[in-house]
Amino acid sequence: MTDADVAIVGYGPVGQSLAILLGRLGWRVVAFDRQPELYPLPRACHLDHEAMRILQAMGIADAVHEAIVPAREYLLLRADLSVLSDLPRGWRTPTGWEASYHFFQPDIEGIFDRAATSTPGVRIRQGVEVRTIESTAQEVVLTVGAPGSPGTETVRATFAIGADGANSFVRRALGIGEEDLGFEATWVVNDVEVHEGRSLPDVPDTGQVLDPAQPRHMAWLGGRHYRWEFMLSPGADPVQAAAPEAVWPTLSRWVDPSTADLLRSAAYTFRSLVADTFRSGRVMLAGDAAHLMPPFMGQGMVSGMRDAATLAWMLDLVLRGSAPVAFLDAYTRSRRPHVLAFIRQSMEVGLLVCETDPVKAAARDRVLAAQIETPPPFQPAVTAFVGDHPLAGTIAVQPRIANRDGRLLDDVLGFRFALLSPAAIDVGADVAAALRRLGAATAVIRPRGSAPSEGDLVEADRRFTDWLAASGADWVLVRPDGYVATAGAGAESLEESLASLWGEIAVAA
Ligand SMILES: O=C(O)/C=C/c1cccc(O)c1
Repeated sequence: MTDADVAIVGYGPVGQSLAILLGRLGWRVVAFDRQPELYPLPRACHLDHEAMRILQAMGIADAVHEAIVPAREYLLLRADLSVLSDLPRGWRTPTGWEASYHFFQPDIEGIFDRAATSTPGVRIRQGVEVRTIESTAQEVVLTVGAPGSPGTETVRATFAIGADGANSFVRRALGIGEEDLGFEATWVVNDVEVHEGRSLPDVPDTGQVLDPAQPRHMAWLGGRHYRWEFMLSPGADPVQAAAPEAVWPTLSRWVDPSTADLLRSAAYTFRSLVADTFRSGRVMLAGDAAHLMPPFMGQGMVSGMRDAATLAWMLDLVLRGSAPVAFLDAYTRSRRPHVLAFIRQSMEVGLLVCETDPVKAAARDRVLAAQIETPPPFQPAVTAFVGDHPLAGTIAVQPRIANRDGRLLDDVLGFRFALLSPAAIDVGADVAAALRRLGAATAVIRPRGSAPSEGDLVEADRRFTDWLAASGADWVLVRPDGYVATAGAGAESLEESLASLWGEIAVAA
């Protein structure tokens, strides 16, 4: 008997998300972090609509929603702060949430922590470092102890996750290498709280100042919290540049020490790295331990939360005995190309923003100013454990369900596979068995105004119905993480598609 089904190394937002998801699925989780308390300072500041869907699965979407603000503008600005162009943030998302939100991290980390500590089966061990980790054929053996003390304890878990940040001990202990995609820029990040009663500065939700003399960033994080960042020239001393006496003059247009507190100033080198594999034996990497990207699309923490959601359902299948351990290779295959797409896109935006050559910057500005339409939202598809239907790997539409108090579909069905169709499908014994093995829910979803049979769901509008019809499908199988596994028309195609997905699992064995 192991001490835990899953040991998680690192208790930041990604480790917390995974602990909550696995605990809610009924698994025994232990999470270690060498810090005795939650990190008190803000780092991430952006969540997107997919992260909100994952928060639904964690049972904290409403609580987090209370603590965050929609971030509908992402402006690319000239040095004089006039608008050059913008990125899409106000679009209608498939999940039913706003495309983007900003937050002050300490406001939401407490919500994550309370959810983790109150989930049955989840144990949090802060102030405990992991010193060794070994993956054997049967289990993972970790030795842990309090930092600075010689005492050690052995912990055995069926699986372990390294969610221990960019300098991951777990990644290094497993000997997993990283690919460097070559982005490197050092910026000073400043978090500011405006004094109560003071007027709030005029700052866009997100503003990137494309000034070749010094690229800058500013954002409203909600309430009285703001972030200003500026890029350092090569050779500049990051310690001096992050000292308050150097930072305040850069903020003087908006705030000064009589109107605001500087909560944190720190120099960071933004980089672009991806681990060669996200799995070694029974250990998987998640979050910054597996990938790092420049922050310009606000996708760092969101990508880590996607890792947690994918890992949660894949580990659940394996722990339940429905898939072999080797199926966890699908985790790397599902997450690595997807996060690489975000790293590359973040680098592309970063290269636009960080241009310091005035001639190239002027050419860039001409192109941006001539752009008539906002580019489409960047939503890459996942490409592993999905079928070959055009919808496969894309984000499934999540309707509100009128005859379930207007709740979002995932809240009605739970964090599980779901076979959805606009009319009942007559499934044979093989399909029924495959759906049972997946732990799938089945639901008939009818458009607003139709008369439901008993048990049918009625959507609040026609979004789901129209989405499915537009692709010629009459059923869709949605993964617990919200991506379409596969879709098709007719009971026969359902049988073939499920057989092919199970084939992928069988090949793993
Ligand atoms: O996506 C956002 O809203 C924020 C992005 C961003 C850009 C530059 C620097 C950051 O720390 C965040």
